[in-house]
Amino acid sequence: MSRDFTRGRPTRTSTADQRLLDDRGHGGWTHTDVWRVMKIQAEFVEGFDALSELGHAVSVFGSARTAADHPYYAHGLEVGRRLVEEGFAVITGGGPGAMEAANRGAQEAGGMSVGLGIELPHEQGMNPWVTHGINFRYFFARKMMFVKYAQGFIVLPGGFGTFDELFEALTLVQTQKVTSFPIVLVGTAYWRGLVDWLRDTAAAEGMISAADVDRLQLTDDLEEAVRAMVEARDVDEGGPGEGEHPAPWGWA
Ligand SMILES: C/C(=C\CNc1ncnc2c1ncn2[C@@H]1O[C@H](COP(=O)(O)O)[C@@H](O)[C@H]1O)CO
Repeated sequence: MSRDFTRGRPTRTSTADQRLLDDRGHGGWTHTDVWRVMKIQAEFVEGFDALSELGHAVSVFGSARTAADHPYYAHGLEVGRRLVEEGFAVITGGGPGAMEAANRGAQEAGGMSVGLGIELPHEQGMNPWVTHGINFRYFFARKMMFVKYAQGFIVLPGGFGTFDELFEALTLVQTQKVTSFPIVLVGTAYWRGLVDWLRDTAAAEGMISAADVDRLQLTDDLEEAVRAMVEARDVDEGGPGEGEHPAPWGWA
């Protein structure tokens, strides 16, 4: 099943996010923004409706540019597969690269492979390994779904989009908007510099707490990454689980 909020509408040269953010106070409230609020509300409602019975899930992030022959793609494949074997649905941005790898690993393992696509100026479309796709117009609505329906985040090497998703999660954890939410960075060589900077500069200068940096788990061990998600699920459930998905999928 694929829910596509943009389907059937004429192709436009700009995205909904661009029109919302670029329209800085030009009388938009009376003429346009009211309708935007309705569309935004609809996106949240439809997202909640589509995902509410997903059961345990993990969001996997990473570069849209990771090539299929790169070792990071292989990591994405294995992460997707291992998560399904542990009873998780896999949620990604539904795009190419690392997202595709994780969706592919999940689909090939017979699991639930969710893609939360985003309307972009150069539309890529959902990768073919997504079994349950939802297309969003607005980044902020989509980003909330990544957190609300996931047990934790696994973050593969990536660029600005991945950083955005990572730092949003870190902020939510730091402000205790979400609790028992593991964030695992896969790829020590790639992420080490960032983590060192967070500790040696940002924390050393008092901009952040060292304890918050410690919340980031850095590893090359994919089993360890997935185990962190299983342990978080066990904590949520008050004891070790059986690796079974507890809820019916419930997708219409
Ligand atoms: C740039 C290209 C395709 C863009 N397509 C995307 N589709 C879905 N989600 C995306 C896309 N690009 C970025 N994202 C989100 O950000 C993260 C990756 O961004 P990064 O800058 O590449 O690290 C990812 O987790 C998505 O949620 C074709 O090259």
